[in-house]
Amino acid sequence: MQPASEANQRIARISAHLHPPNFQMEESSGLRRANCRAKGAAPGFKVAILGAAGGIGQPLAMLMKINPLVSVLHLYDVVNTPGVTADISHMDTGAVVRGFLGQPQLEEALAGMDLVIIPAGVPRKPGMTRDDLFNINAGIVRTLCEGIVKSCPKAIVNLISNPVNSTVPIAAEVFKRAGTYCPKRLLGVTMLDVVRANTFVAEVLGLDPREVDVPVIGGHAGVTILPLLSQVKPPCSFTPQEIDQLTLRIQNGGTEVVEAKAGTGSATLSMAYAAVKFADACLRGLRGDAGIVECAYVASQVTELPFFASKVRLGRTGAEEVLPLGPLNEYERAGLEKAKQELAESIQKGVSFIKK
Ligand SMILES: NC(=O)c1ccc[n+]([C@@H]2O[C@H](COP(=O)([O-])OP(=O)(O)OC[C@H]3O[C@@H](n4cnc5c(N)ncnc54)[C@H](O)[C@@H]3O)[C@@H](O)[C@H]2O)c1
Ligand SMILES: O=C(O)C[C@H](O)C(=O)O
Repeated sequence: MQPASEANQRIARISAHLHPPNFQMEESSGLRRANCRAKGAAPGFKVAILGAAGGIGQPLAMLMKINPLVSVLHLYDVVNTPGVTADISHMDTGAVVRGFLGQPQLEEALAGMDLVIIPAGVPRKPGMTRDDLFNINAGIVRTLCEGIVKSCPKAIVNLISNPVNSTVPIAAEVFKRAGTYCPKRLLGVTMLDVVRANTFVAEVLGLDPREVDVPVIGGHAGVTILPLLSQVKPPCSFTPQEIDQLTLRIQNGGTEVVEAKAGTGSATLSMAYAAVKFADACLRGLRGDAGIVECAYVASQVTELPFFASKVRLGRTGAEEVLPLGPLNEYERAGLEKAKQELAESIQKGVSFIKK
């Protein structure tokens, strides 16, 4: 027989779900319930997704709910989080899920988070560049980063919102102004470029993509996406025509999806996969696992630019080491010069947005 108090608690928990209050109210009672349920939850990290009801946000939330390193998952958006949260919270995995709706709940959504993943913002339509998203997404990223400053200044931030080449400098400026900036904790997510590169190279080589590792450096837009095909693992060689075609396809991977989706958005499912792959690497680094190396767009001294994507070693404090680029061939050196020109402008645009 259960003691009466425990039985009463169980009944209260079940009836709270049978008669759900509106979402605002659920936040207070939801926290109470979640605290009870957290007893049974696996130990792990607290992760928030900002933009969780979007095309990337929803599958990303689902995949993070499955991740055994996550004990608490906060889903924040300006629309539709009640439905997404209710849906995902029924999955019988360890993480406790809580939803937060609208800016008044941003600070609560972020309180105490170890990792914040940001896929909030508008996506491209055919004919647009990622930079065309700047006017809307820059302000969204600024607001969300101001929330991070207040509620979880020590969290690792994975920034997905485009144009990444500019939104990462925007985030850095917001954190600098608040005095909370730590370059190791701010990472622009370029993992989708690596995922695509691995897939396309594996296709050409006739290999399983899981066996292929292609470093992709620079940034996350057009010519700033620079795959280092001379450094592919396992070691291999390509004809000059294959190098041209592969480089172009990797640089245009995003546009390929935007065009195929014909006005309904950009990559969401492959991006959610890439975001989880990257977030999982960050969490394993936070846990103290050794030898976690992934490409990301971070504060960097490997070139004269203040931000650059390259391989970084992830650890307990975030991007603990930015690794050197390694030897580049002539084709890659020429690509690097082009990438740096465009990157310099995008970085400056982001910095000026906050400084103006
Ligand atoms: N880094 C990458 O490799 C990569 C890959 C794909 C897409 N993206 C970018 O990710 C972003 C999101 O893409 P999507 O397809 O999920 O778009 P989407 O429109 O489907 O979803 C975006 C979500 O953000 C939410 N949102 C808008 N303003 C917000 C705010 N102020 N606070 C919180 N949430 C807010 C929206 O309500 C929506 O649910 C776009 O900018 C896109 O370009 C980046
Ligand atoms: O291409 C886009 O606009 C979305 C994203 O940056 C991508 O690479 O798929």
